[in-house]
Amino acid sequence: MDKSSSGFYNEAVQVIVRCRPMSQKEIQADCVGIIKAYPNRGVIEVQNPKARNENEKTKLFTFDSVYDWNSTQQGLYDETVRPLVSSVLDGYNGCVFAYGQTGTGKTYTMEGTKEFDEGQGVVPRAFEQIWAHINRTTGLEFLVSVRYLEIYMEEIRDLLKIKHVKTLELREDNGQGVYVTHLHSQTCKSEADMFKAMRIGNHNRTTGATNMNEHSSRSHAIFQIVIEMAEKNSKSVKVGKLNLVDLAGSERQSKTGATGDRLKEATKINKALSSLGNVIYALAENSAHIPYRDSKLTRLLQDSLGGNSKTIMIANIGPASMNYDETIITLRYAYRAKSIKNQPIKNEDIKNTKLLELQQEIERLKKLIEEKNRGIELTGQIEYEVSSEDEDDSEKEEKVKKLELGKVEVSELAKQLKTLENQMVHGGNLVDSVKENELKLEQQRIEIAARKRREIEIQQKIEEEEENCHELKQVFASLQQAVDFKRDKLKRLHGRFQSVKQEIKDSHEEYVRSRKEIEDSNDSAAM
Ligand SMILES: Nc1ncnc2c1ncn2[C@@H]1O[C@H](COP(=O)(O)OP(=O)(O)OP(=O)(O)O)[C@@H](O)[C@H]1O
Repeated sequence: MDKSSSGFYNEAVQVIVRCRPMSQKEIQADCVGIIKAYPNRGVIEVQNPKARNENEKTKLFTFDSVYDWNSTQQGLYDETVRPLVSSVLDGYNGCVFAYGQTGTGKTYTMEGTKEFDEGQGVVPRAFEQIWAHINRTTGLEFLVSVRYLEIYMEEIRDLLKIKHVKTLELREDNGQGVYVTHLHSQTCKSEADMFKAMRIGNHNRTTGATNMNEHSSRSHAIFQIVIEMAEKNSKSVKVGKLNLVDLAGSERQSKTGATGDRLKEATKINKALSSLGNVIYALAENSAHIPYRDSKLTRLLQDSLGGNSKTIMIANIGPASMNYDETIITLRYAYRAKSIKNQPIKNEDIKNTKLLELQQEIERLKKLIEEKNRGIELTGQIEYEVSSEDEDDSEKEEKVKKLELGKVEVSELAKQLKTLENQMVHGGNLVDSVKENELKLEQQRIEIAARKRREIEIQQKIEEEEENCHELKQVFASLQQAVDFKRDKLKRLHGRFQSVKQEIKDSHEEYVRSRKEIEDSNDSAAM
């Protein structure tokens, strides 16, 4: 982390790459594997199956961490996402988004295959971490809510309330950033409530079969968790927000052979992803204008890319030679995203929160009930003391009625109070010994993750330094030896220069090709 000119701390977007195993289809088609991953160095090596010369043979990319087909869901979560969710629970905004070609494992990484075993992806594991934290935190009150939306054909849909009557629109606000109006916010009181919301939303999400993936996500989906936390009767609240994003995959019309509605969907998906690419590019280049407004997706991710958030981008790729071009495009975007700097600020001492409103309303109702009860007691007592023979029946009846009415009012207020209190969660309902063990385990996991990150960083630095030091360490016995050494170095540098030149040429060709493809699919979709 370094300090920016505005005085806030800069934190780079963390970029990790995950390569899935060969699919059955790819194995049957005798596809060749072209990926080598070096998890200890954070390096991905891609072999070019169409290489025409030595310079084109392999490409190396370095990331914060890389995961191959042997990686586990738990390993990936513990090492990368767990520390981010810890920050969210400390009042930061966080975002995890999966990016990549269709069928490369974005949904597998985000949701996983099953809810309750090793197959669990990032989303259910984040639920588990959040609720484990709440359940062992004493002295705090929490208000937890979730929202779930998808962007389908450039329209925002509420996945928790599909029959929405009001139009959902994007708005911007200084405190809240970019948000969607009228989006349903579901209060959750447990992990089970969150799972329920996720299941409802997933059921409502638009998916369909394509040539590349039988259950392809046809929309970009954002699951947002908002955690408000405060001490009882406190005047300020901390707010953590977590965006979990599963993007639709990019796909080539030429490969998918999409027509009709599938083609229209693909055109919109590719357009939004290309806007995302442009935003990443502009941010990486430090451009004066960042084109967030080009799509709803980029507007919604505005805070996550270049704003107030800690962000992890998971770039998913496949291992097969036939996807070489798409793999390279994904890796290039991911590589650029590494230089995006965010300015995460802890959301503490926040005044206009639902939790604060709720706490104040609860206090008001409690006082009101107390006053009413005192009134009832007093009326009852006076009636008992002054009640006399000469008081007529209608007066007595009137008083009894008043008393009864007061009691009904109090019971109504008590009901209201219970409903409000029920929305909040009081932390720390675990037995102390369990709490302690869990806390230890959590700290250990975070320490291991930090150690692993440090190891990769050190390894990357060592490799850089080795290159520089090699020359300094050399003691030459003769002038000829020195000349030979320099010639070798020149050869190496020339090779590297050629491969950078090739990379620029490839990028340009790729740019021209994808522009043409977008234009072609726009034309076909318009027909
Ligand atoms: N790391 C992995 N290990 C095992 N299987 C995987 C892995 N990643 C993906 N798969 C499998 O590959 C297939 C495609 O994955 P998935 O649906 O997650 O892709 P996607 O990127 O979300 O695709 P789309 O963009 O079309 O929605 C699925 O059958 C999934 O189970």
